[in-house]
Amino acid sequence: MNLRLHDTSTRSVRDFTPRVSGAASLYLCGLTVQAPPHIGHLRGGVNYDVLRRWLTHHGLDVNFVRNVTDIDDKLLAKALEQDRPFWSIAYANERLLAADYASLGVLEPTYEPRATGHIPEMLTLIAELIEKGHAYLASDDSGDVYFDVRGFPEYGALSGQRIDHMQAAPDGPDRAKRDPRDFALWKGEKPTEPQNAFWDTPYGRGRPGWHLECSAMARRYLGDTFDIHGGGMDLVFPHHENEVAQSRAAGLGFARYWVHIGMLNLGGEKMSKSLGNVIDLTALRKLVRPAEVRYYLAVPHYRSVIDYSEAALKESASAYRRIEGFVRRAAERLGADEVHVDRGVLCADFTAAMDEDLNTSAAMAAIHEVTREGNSAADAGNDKAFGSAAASVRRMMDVFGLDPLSPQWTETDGGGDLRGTLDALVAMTLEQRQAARARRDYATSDVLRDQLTAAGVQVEDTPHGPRWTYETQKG
Ligand SMILES: Nc1ncnc2c1ncn2[C@@H]1O[C@H](COP(=O)(O)OP(=O)(O)OP(=O)(O)O)[C@@H](O)[C@H]1O
Ligand SMILES: [Zn+2]
Repeated sequence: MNLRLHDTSTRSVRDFTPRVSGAASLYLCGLTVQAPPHIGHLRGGVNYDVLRRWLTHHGLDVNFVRNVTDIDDKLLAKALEQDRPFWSIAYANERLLAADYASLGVLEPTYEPRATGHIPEMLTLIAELIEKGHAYLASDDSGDVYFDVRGFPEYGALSGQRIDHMQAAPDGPDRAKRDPRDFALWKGEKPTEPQNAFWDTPYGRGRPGWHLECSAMARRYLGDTFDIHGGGMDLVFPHHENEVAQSRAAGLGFARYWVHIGMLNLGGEKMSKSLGNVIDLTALRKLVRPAEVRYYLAVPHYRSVIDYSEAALKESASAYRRIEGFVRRAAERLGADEVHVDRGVLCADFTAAMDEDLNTSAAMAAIHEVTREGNSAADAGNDKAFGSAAASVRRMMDVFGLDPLSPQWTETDGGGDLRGTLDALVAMTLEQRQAARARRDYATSDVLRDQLTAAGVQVEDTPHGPRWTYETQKG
């Protein structure tokens, strides 16, 4: 395998060699489900889905764990605000997230653990850290347990910072800690927080700190050492710095590579629930189809910043439609078997780009190039080259989770049976239009065409007869 990946911990692009030959283990920090997801959250899910598909393409058996943070400061604050149990807010948002991922074709993870289901694993880790002298009970009577950052010399290595330059951790008062930067592993019960959010422990009643949750869940499902840990770049510090500190101080190898995803910004700032500058998938679906949203999120390199704009979204949609139109035309003219995804080969430029730190934009440029060649072959009547280009394009698009003819897209985009019905109705109308033209009744022919346009059907006359596409502008 020639795959290379950027590793945040070394700040360099390194050869990826899995810990266990033939397998790969991945952990992605999932959402804190305090509110419905926005498209910034979905970007990470889509980018990791492409990584996972590429690892699978390399023949690796991928164990992909993406957690759900269903207890955390922000969620408890929301519960008080809404006078609703924290778990009902968490569950409702978790379901919205699952629906969004499904509509974008994000494969389900191998497992999706919820933090609240792993309190025993978290308590075990705390006990190990206390035992090894890396954690201590707060000196006030809060019941908090802190990680001792000065007792762990590697602290700051992941984010490339020196302890003295770091800000204090916001958990608990400085007077209760050995160092203001010490962060909470466990938070003692507070009378101001919802009373259904605490567990009994040897340190009193309390709840977990966010960082501890991921260390415990990654260990439970991926083992002491695993291949790739990821999340957005905003999580490098403090979240991932703290995760790695907890796990390594406990004697675990933890992540071998750290793969971080660039932010999706709106108005020059991170799209964020906390800032309120969010756009969700429902809003985008009024402008373009889910496959086009996926294209928009998946094509820019995963470490680049995406500055959301409607114009760029629409450009992505047109780029996707060029590929989709090409593949559909090939399937219509040559038959589905001739352009079967399994017959396709990945072109060398595509593979080289994907292997070089998942250069998805270069890989997509290679797909467009094959599309152009395929279109020229079609115009020249070279059906063999047309068919093999189309199969190739399908196979490469499949790595992106974007094969236009996969049931994911044909069955959801006005799709499946419905698409067949629509096709039959459009064909009938076009026959009437042809008949009108044959009897030189151009007024009727124009009316029929205008009616199709008004219904969102674009008709193009080609040497092989009329072709149509559906406009999905829902307004
Ligand atoms: N605007 C964004 N662009 C890309 N990734 C994001 C964005 N916002 C959050 N993420 C990623 O989504 C995942 C879940 O994040 P989490 O629920 O902690 O969100 P958050 O940062 O608290 O969101 P918010 O700031 O909207 O409250 C993390 O991997 C995080 O890095
Ligand atoms: Zn995490």
